[in-house]
Amino acid sequence: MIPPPPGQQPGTESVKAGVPPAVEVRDLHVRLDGVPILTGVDLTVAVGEWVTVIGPNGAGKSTLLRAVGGLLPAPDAVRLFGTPLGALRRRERARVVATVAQYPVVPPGMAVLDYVLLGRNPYIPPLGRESAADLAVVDEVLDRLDLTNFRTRELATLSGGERQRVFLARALAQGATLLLLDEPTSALDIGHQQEVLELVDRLRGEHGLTVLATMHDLSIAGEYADRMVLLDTGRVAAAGAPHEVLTETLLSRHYRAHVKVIPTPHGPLVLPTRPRRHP
Ligand SMILES: Nc1ncnc2c1ncn2[C@@H]1O[C@H](COP(=O)(O)OP(=O)(O)OP(=O)(O)O)[C@@H](O)[C@H]1O
Repeated sequence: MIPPPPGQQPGTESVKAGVPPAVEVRDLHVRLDGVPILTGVDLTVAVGEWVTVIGPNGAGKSTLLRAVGGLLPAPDAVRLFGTPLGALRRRERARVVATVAQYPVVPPGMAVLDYVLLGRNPYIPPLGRESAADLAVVDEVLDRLDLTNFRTRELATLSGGERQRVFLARALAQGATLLLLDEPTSALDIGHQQEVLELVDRLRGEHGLTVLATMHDLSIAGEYADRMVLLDTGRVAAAGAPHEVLTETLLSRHYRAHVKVIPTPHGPLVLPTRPRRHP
């Protein structure tokens, strides 16, 4: 994995010390097919921080991650590590930011090893081949994600959860310092969910990775995030520490859901409850 740029260490204090944040979004507006999807979104993620964007279906979470990852035109509104997105060429951008999309495209007939090797493309010279070092990175990532036995399996034959781990493996193999994770654990059982999130958190500590994620499981989201951003209809409705965002008032207002929020030492536990039945 690539270490963080010199002078940038994990933690929100990097913002205070004048180090540019990993992600800086200012007044981001996105329209798709003429429809406004994001309206005036501001977001800052410090180097080494884990920020999770939550919000109801269609709020614009994936769109925000796509804009930050350079997959939508927003060159002036987004800066990564102080550099405007528009000033980064494609290969440069791929060394800085890796995305695990919600529904990644699976190339037909591709084996797991070849798919994860795609993550090394930004390091392979044009018309060149992967090096022994590239293969070593891929092997290490496959091992860490418990995927070594799947090396030669065709990706399309894997279960949803196994495939989701392969998508994460490709992003980790990319060696970028900023990870954008769009519902990275939605198809995983609780064991693998915990394993993957713990791995990402460990890498964050060891390599100064910065994480910007979206998640629908609010309790788990609150356990891992330093800060959360609640999006609703393309606007930031709330932002802050998990206990400031995961409140009964905000969740019932923006998700139109009946929930009970129970504070625990690990973070707020969000329990969906049935609306009171009328006799
Ligand atoms: N090309 C498009 N044209 C018009 N509307 C679009 C287009 N692409 C996405 N949208 C709309 O943008 C809105 C935001 O979509 P997005 O995928 O960002 O939401 P989300 O918060 O990630 O939702 P979910 O929780 O369901 O994954 C949705 O209403 C979606 O239908």
